[in-house]
Amino acid sequence: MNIHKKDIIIIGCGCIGLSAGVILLKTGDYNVKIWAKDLPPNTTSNKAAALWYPFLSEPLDKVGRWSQETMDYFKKEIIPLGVEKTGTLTKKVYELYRTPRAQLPEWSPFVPSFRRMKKEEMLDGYIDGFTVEDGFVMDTDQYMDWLVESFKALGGSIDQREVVDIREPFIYADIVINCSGLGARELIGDRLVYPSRGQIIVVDNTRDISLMDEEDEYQLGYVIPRVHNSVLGGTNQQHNYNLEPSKKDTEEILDRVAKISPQFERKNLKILGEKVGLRPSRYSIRLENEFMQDGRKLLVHNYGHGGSGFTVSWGCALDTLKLVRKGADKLKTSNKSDVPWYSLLNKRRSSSSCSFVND
Ligand SMILES: Cc1cc2nc3c(=O)[nH]c(=O)nc-3n(C[C@H](O)[C@H](O)[C@H](O)COP(=O)(O)OP(=O)(O)OC[C@H]3O[C@@H](n4cnc5c(N)ncnc54)[C@H](O)[C@@H]3O)c2cc1C
Ligand SMILES: CSCCC(=O)C(=O)O
Repeated sequence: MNIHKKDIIIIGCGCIGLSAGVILLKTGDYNVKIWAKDLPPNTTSNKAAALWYPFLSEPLDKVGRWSQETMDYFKKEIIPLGVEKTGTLTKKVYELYRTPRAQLPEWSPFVPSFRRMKKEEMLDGYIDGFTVEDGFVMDTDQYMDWLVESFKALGGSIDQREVVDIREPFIYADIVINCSGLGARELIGDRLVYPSRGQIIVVDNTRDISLMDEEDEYQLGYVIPRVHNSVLGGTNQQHNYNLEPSKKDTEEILDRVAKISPQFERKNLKILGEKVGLRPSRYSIRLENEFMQDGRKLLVHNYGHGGSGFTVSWGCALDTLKLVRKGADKLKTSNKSDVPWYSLLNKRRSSSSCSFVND
């Protein structure tokens, strides 16, 4: 531990916490520890498809910028390392519609390669669609393992521990980054974050393009070919905490992807497994500073990424670094004569109420 560097504790070891940790460590200015209840492969992040595509997350203008910054980061820092290392493949992404789409997605101006699909690119039964020529897809477990390796190689350390009281990490660091995903609901009492249950089916590899039919944002049909297999999806069931795969959902997903193209009919697929994850949904991704303990401690919130955690991860990590720098400069130094506030922790635990400030 280098005493000239500021200590930072990140709560959360999903794609958001790990990406933020890597960016902070790359500056050389911080000692960074991750504290997390669940580690890969037992995080929501590990249940993702995972495709670069802004989905079920707001606000769309910021999601657009974060998605483009993430795409740039993947192109410069991850794709060149090779698919064997990171499990990441560039992938053309198609979103298909059976009805005409007047509106382009609000995030599209941020993505130069975004365009409407040409007639000749359409699949039977579809009349409109969009494509992103230079998207990418990750074999999620392999990518998460690479993220952990990268974080540790930069000097980061990971403690598997649950944080019950948000004031606890401040005993050890003046700066804490809250990347707790859906856990923010309990950790800081943010009832605005809620689960959107997603179920996917992992099958033997299929055709080499990502196809999505999101005509209905709750009953999704998508096929995402990856390095070692493909993912079929999906569901978007709000406030549903069930982590067990549902046979009914599997059947309905198979029916939906079969409608995209006959090549995805069940008889042509070999099912390898099913996964369920609870997207940390929120009306708006929360990425902001909160000063605690009379301005002596900085809590940076980075959670609520819904269906786009991987798609915005590096853009949000870069903004986290900006927030840390801005917030750290404003921190009041602890006055030696102060009673160490955490000595009150046990006395006050019963009445502990971390104020949650609505955005
Ligand atoms: C089926 C499915 C498919 C998806 N596909 C895609 C996709 O193709 N592309 C895309 O961009 N996104 C996709 N997503 C969304 C993406 O998975 C999420 O947005 C992302 O995983 C959120 O990352 P996170 O790090 O915030 O959360 P998580 O991965 O849930 O990590 C949260 C971490 O915080 C820890 N934690 C929480 N509370 C506490 C506490 N009190 N104390 C200590 N630790 C705590 C947890 O243990 C965990 O380590 C998909 C999601 C699902 C469910
Ligand atoms: C439809 S975009 C890829 C899948 C996804 O992001 C999700 O299911 O959350």
